[in-house]
Order: sequence, then structure tokens, then C-alpha cells
Amino acid sequence: MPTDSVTLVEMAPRDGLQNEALLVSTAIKIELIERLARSGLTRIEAASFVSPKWVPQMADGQAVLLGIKRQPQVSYGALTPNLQGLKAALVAGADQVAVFTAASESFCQHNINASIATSLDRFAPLLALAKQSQIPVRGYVSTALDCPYEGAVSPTAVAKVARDLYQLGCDEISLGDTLGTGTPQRVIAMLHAVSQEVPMAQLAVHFHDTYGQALANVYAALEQGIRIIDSSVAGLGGCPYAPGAAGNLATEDLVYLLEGLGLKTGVSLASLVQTGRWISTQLGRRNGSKVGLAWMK
Ligand SMILES: CC(C)(COP(=O)([O-])OP(=O)([O-])OC[C@H]1O[C@@H](n2cnc3c(N)ncnc32)[C@H](O)[C@@H]1OP(=O)([O-])[O-])[C@@H](O)C(=O)NCCC(=O)NCCSC(=O)C[C@@](C)(O)CC(=O)[O-]
Repeated sequence: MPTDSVTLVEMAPRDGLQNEALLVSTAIKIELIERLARSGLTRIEAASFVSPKWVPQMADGQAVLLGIKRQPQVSYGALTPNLQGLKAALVAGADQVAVFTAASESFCQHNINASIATSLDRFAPLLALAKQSQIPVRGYVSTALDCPYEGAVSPTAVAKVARDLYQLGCDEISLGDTLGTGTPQRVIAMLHAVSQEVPMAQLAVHFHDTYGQALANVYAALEQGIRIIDSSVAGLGGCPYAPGAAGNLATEDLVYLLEGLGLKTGVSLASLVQTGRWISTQLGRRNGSKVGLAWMK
């Protein structure tokens, strides 16, 4: 594997917290984001401008984005399901936004109350306004391996949605193993299909760690040429509409792997470990990072 660098996209403030049962205060969210930025992460998904009826935990997105002390080298992103969400994200000063759909119809319907085709129709005006505002747009494809309602999802179906998002104008496509059931051979097959439609350099992977395969899946994806990886400090995370799914791959564990491979991340592992321990204490949760638990320095 060649020595080069990997871009990490930090999910903890958004994917990490959206499914927490108890409401997390705006102040804790802001402190989490500021700590993550200080550890060297340059892309942080900070908020979500979705319906507060659907995801109450993310209702304070505007206060969070307006409240953080910004670091100039950091891009603060937000999830936006529709034009209404984008407009709110722009007012709050998001540097990047993300639209999200799925490769399986049932998950898409459960998650955003729309078919895949309808979701793409909604994204068209959003992308037009984002381009006009010079805001990069990420597109998520959830259920890129398995769907909680339909089972295995074919690589062809994933490739089709990824292509549609790319053709709509998304700058980057993140492929989500929403359930965390994937294994490396399936990841390779999926990436092989998707990379026929979207250049590998514009693809990211997003693994949940339900079955403990996330790091193995990352390794397989790196070997295919992936260099953008989503993760969440302390392994926080979960989608309210993906029953049974565990948190995201822990950022600490990812950085430990990447450093071991000689790949640069620009992130301080020591600082991340501290942040992972801090947020786990704040939430009263067991730290989901193996490195975070083992780190002795
Ligand atoms: C998409 C909708 C809004 C459709 O929801 P809907 O009910 O069909 O929407 P609607 O257009 O009929 O509007 C209903 C109400 O929602 C409001 N509304 C409408 N849009 C917004 C908005 N942007 N911001 C704030 N409010 C909004 C709208 O104003 C209206 O308010 P009311 O008149 O009833 O008071 C809803 O289904 C929704 O918000 N879903 C979000 C679900 C979600 O956030 N899921 C988790 C994120 S995805 C994920 O975690 C996976 C990922 C990305 O991490 C990758 C992976 O692991 O796979």
C-alpha cells in the first residue's frame, strides 16, 4: 500500500449524537466540535437540518453552528434533506452540506419518507442553490451493503444511486454500511461496481461497527484506493431508522490503523483519545473505541 494521506470525516457531533435517547445540550455539542477540531480533524459533520419531529436530538443545529469558535482550516458540515434544510444550514454558516438517500427503497422510505426517485428530485434544487452559494455537497448512499427491511443490497443498485447523485452534481459520495453487517469481500465488490460510475477519488466509506468488521472493511477499501473515510470518536453513532445498528467505526481505532500503515491523517491520536473519553463520560456511555480504552500514554 503506498504511503500517502487519508482524509477523515468526523461524524460524532451528527451521526454520533442523533440517536442518543437523552437530549444532549448545545454546550456539550459545541465543546465536542471544538475539541475535535483541536485534535487536527479538518472535516467535521457538525449538525443536521432535518425535521425536529423526526430527529429531535438535532433540533439545535443552528445554535450549534453559530456557537462554535471556528478554526479556519476546518470545514463544518451539515446534513440537509431538502431545500428547507439547506436554507437553514446556509444561514447557520455550514461550509459543506450533505444530502442523503439510500440504495434500498424501504430504508429510504423509513428514513426520509420518500422513494429514492423522489429524494433525488428533491436534491436537484438543493444542489442548484448550493452550487450558486459555492458550498460543496456530499451525497450519502445508505444501505450500501444491507438494508434492515430488505436484506442484501446488490452492488448494481448502489452504483446506480451513486451515479445519479454524482450526475446531479454531488462532489463526493459516501457509501454507508448503515447496519454494520458488511465484510471485506462484499465491500470490494460494491466498490468495484460503484467506481465504474464515480471516480474512486470522490468516494468515501462510512462503516458502522455492529459486527466488528469496520476496520477490516476499511483496510479492504484502502486497498481499492479509497482515501476518504468517515468515523466517529468513541464509536458513537447510529441511525434512528436502522434498528439494531451499532455506532460508527471509532476515529481513534481508525487513526491507529492508518498510522500503523504509514498513512498520514494530520490528527493527534492522544488528543482524540482524550476527547473520546470526555464525551463518553458526558453521555454516561462505555467508550466504544478499543484504542480509547487501551491507551496508556
Ligand atoms: C426528510 C423529512 C423532512 C421529510 O419529512 P416529511 O414529514 O415527509 O416532510 P414534509 O415536507 O411533509 O414536512 C413535514 C414537516 O417537517 C418540516 N420540515 C421539513 N423539512 C425540514 C427541515 N429540513 N428542517 C426542519 N423542518 C423540516 C416541515 O416544515 C413540516 O413542518 P410542520 O408544517 O408539520 O410543522 C424527514 O423525513 C426527515 O427529517 N428525515 C430525517 C431523518 C434523519 O435525519 N435520519 C438520520 C440521518 S441519515 C443517517 O444517519 C445515515 C448516514 C447518512 O449516516 C449514512 C449511513 O450510515 O447509512
